Amino acid sequence: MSASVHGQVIAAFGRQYLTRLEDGSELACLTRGKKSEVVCGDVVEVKRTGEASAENGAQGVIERITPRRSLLYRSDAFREKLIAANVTQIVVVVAAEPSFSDELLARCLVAAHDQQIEVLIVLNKCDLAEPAAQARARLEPYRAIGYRVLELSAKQDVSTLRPLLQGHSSVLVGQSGMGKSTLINALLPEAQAATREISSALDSGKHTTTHARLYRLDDESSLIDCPGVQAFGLHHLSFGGIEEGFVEFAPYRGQCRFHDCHHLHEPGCAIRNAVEAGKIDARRLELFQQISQAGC
Ligand SMILES: Nc1nc2c(ncn2[C@@H]2O[C@H](COP(=O)(O)OP(=O)(O)OP(=O)(O)O)[C@@H](O)[C@H]2O)c(=O)[nH]1
Ligand SMILES: [Zn+2]
Repeated sequence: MSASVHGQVIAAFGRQYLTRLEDGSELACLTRGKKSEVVCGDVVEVKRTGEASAENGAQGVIERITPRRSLLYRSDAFREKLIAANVTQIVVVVAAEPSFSDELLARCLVAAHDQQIEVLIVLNKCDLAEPAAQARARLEPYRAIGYRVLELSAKQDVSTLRPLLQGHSSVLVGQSGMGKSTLINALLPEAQAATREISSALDSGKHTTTHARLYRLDDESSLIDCPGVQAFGLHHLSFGGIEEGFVEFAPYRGQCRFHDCHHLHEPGCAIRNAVEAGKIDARRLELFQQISQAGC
C-alpha cells in the first residue's frame, strides 16, 4: 500500500479528476463512493492505485478533501452545483455585447460575499465603443458601491488584468459569449494545449469545454476557468444572507418599521426610503426583490 500524497484538483470531468501533486506531476483520480463532492481547486489526499489501463484512465483515488478556505457554489431547491474551492477572488466577466444579465452579476456578488471572496468585475469588448458605453452605465451602480470594474478588450490587450490576478486564486465566471475563452487564451497561450492534454488524460476528449480547469499563473497565483453560467441559484442562502450580499444596504438594515420587512411594499421601509432619497440604486433594490422572492 502506498502512502497518501497531497495534490490539488486541477480539472473535474464528471466523476474523474485530474490532480496536480506536490512534486508537480499529474494524476488522474476517481473518488470513493457515488456522490462526487470534489471540485476544482480542492486540496486533496490521494492514494495511487496503479497504472492507467485502456478503459480506465484513473490512476489514483481521492481519499480526503482538506478543509476549504472558501467554496463557491450555486443551488436550487433540488441540488447543489459546486463551482470552485479555495478561491480568494471571483472575476465576473461581462461584455459590451451581447447584453449581460445584471441579475446574474448580482447573484455572483452575493455568493462571493457569503464566502468572503474578493470581487473583480471585468467589462470585456471595450473596443466596441457604443455598446461599451451602455454597459459601463449599467455597471456604474456597482462602481459607486465600491466594486472594482476593469475595462478591457480581450482581443487586444489583457495586460491590465494580470497584476490584479497576482497572489490570488481566482475563478473566472461569466455567461456564455462574454469572451471568457478569449480572455483565458490571451492570458495563457498554453491553456489550449493544456486542455488537450487534460482531455486525453481523462475521458478521451469528451466534455472538453464543459468542465472547470485550474491554471497556474505563477507560484502564488492561479486561475480557474469554469463553464459559462446562465443561472446562479442561491437557494442555500437565507433572506438575511442575500440581504448582506447587497452591501450598500448595510447602513439601513434593521431600520425598517417592521422587524421582518422584505423591502417590498411595507410602510416605513428604510431600504425603499434610501432608494427614494437617491442613496441606493433603484435597479439594485429591484434585483434584490427578484432574487429574494425567487426562493433561490
Ligand atoms: N469585439 C470583441 N469581440 C470579442 C472580444 N473578446 C471576445 N470577443 C468575441 O466574442 C465572442 C465570444 O467569445 P468567447 O471567448 O468564445 O466567449 P465565451 O465567454 O468563452 O463563450 P462560451 O465559449 O460560449 O462560454 C467571440 O466571437 C469572440 O471573438 C473583444 O475583446 N472584442
Ligand atoms: Zn424594509
